[in-house]
Amino acid sequence: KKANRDDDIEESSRPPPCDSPIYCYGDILHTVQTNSIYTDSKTFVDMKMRNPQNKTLLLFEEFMNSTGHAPTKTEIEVFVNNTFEAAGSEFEDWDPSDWTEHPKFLDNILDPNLNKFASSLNEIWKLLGRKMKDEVKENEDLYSIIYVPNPVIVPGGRFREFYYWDSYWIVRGLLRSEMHTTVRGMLSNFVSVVERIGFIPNGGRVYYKMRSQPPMLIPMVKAYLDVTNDLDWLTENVWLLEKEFQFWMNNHTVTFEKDGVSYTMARYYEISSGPRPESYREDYESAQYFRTDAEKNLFYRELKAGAESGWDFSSRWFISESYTNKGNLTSIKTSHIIPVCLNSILYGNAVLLSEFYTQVGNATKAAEYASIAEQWQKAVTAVLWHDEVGAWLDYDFVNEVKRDYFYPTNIAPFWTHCYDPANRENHVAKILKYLEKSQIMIHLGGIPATLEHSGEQWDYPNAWAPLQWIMIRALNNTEDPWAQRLAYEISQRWVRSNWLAFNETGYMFEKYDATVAGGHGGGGEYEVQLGFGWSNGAAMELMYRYGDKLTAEDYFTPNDVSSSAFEQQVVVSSTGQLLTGILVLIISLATGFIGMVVYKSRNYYAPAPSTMTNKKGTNPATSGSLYRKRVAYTELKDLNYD
Ligand SMILES: OC[C@H]1O[C@H](O[C@H]2O[C@H](CO)[C@@H](O)[C@H](O)[C@H]2O)[C@H](O)[C@@H](O)[C@@H]1O
Repeated sequence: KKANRDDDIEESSRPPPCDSPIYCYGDILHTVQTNSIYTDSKTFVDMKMRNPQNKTLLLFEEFMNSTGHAPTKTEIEVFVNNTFEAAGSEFEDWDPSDWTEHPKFLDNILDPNLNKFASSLNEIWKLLGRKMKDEVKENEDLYSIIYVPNPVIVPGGRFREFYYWDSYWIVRGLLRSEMHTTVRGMLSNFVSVVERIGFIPNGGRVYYKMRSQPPMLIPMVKAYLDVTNDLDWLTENVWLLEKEFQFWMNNHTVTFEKDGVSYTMARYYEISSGPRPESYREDYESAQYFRTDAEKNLFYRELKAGAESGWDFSSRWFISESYTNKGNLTSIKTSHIIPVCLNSILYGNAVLLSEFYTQVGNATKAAEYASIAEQWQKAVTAVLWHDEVGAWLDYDFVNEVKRDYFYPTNIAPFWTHCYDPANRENHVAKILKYLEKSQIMIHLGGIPATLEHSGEQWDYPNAWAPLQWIMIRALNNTEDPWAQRLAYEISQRWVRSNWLAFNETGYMFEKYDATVAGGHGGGGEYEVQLGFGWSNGAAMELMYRYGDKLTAEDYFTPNDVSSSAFEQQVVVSSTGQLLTGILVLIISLATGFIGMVVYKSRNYYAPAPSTMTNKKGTNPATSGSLYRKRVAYTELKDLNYD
């Protein structure tokens, strides 16, 4: 029905996720992954080949012949162990030379518990640093890792390589830790990848080569320049930042009509064939729901587009037969949705490119990008802002339906200033009402990704650092005192929840539980991971910014509550709103209580320290002992009553 350039590509001529017949497609991958040789499908595709690719293929052929093409699981295990080295063998020890024990930002953090916490987070960078062996550069074909010249800070756990959007929050934390050389190296890695591959893949592995992640390179560079003013780096690399921006314009935009007007906007989109190699078994099994190969391949593409969004997976990308967000993974239609966050980020990137070109003295390019930004902002407002709802909403351009569901990203245009300043007051007032109506502040552990309880990891009740960040920065950027107070309250809850979990377990988590302060997240297709890059970076930056106010103590003392952002709003509003405010307050307190009393403590254990060890095999919290402390995980029902 709509322009969808690549939907016409013949299935047989679609490229695989990368050109490796070991790591991206073919019989070895299929046999190892569908036989569940490893609990986590990512393990196999991260292993190094002991022999060149052709010999590995030959050995596999011989192995299959010798087992009558029906090997047992144990035989496959033996084959893999003989033919591949353990995952993670591409790295060598690395101590960042720019690491310091007492970066200045710590002096901003007055609460002694939080100060100690921030200091521990500063320590964790040393455990998350990875440097590739020279041998990787010389024999790249033996590995699935994408070679980069400088060391990187990785998210942690199973995520042993760089991740594109994670790096934004990692970089922000590293800048607080004054690790400017490390950041410069990571940025140089990224632009070298853009030069070689044309864009930044989802992560630093060949199997991510056909998709990206939310385009955060330009904002990363902005954060670096704000601290270092390194114009030499910018002058040398601005053309590669532009190249990355153009990749999104050329490969991720779609043109559609709305109310008789034609718009070109961006979406997440992927065109390769087959399952995600790193989640091959999971995708392959889910695809059995579909009958034809064409349907299966379409499903795989939508999954990969979902992974590109960073929200893998979420009801945010589900489209049911009646065009709602109900359903399960088989309802995924990521590419049909124009997301608020992606389009806001691209607007912000155009503005920054214009600023960068001004800085390096190219007025023509500066004007060109300012004009792109202006057009983009108009499209975001026309298509995604809904005055009657009081928020920006994702848009299903295929079915022509607005996606009226709460996501923290619904206020992303405030984050990147992607709106007409003349509408600021109207937008702020409406957004505050919208957030109040969405009852987001009843959550003591942070803002949930969605209000749907689908079991996917980017759904209720999981709360993620990048989403807290987007909300906090968006509310702050409005310059409205109530919105800013709300931003502070979210920061307080988030940092306190991170601190509580860290205090109890010695770990930082990839995701948290919005319904319980100090609870970590769950769901999705892999165990919750420890480390964790973006959680650390976001918490450090928030502790720095609100260092004079944040406390590790329980926030809900009567005095604090009486000055909460929503109540301040109520004081000057109507009686109806006063009652709503009181109700919200009661629900807040009650939910905290229910959260503690009603949660079903799962038979759930934090992952073993193998996911969070330093290079010597010990972990900071337990000195190498097996840590299996029970951590609370709630199963409160989702908040959508429809
Ligand atoms: O292996 C499954 C998926 O794992 C990644 O996604 C999750 O972790 C990333 C690293 O922290 C994060 O960027 C992403 O938002 C998470 O959902 C990976 O990015 C996916 O592509 C992959 O299929």
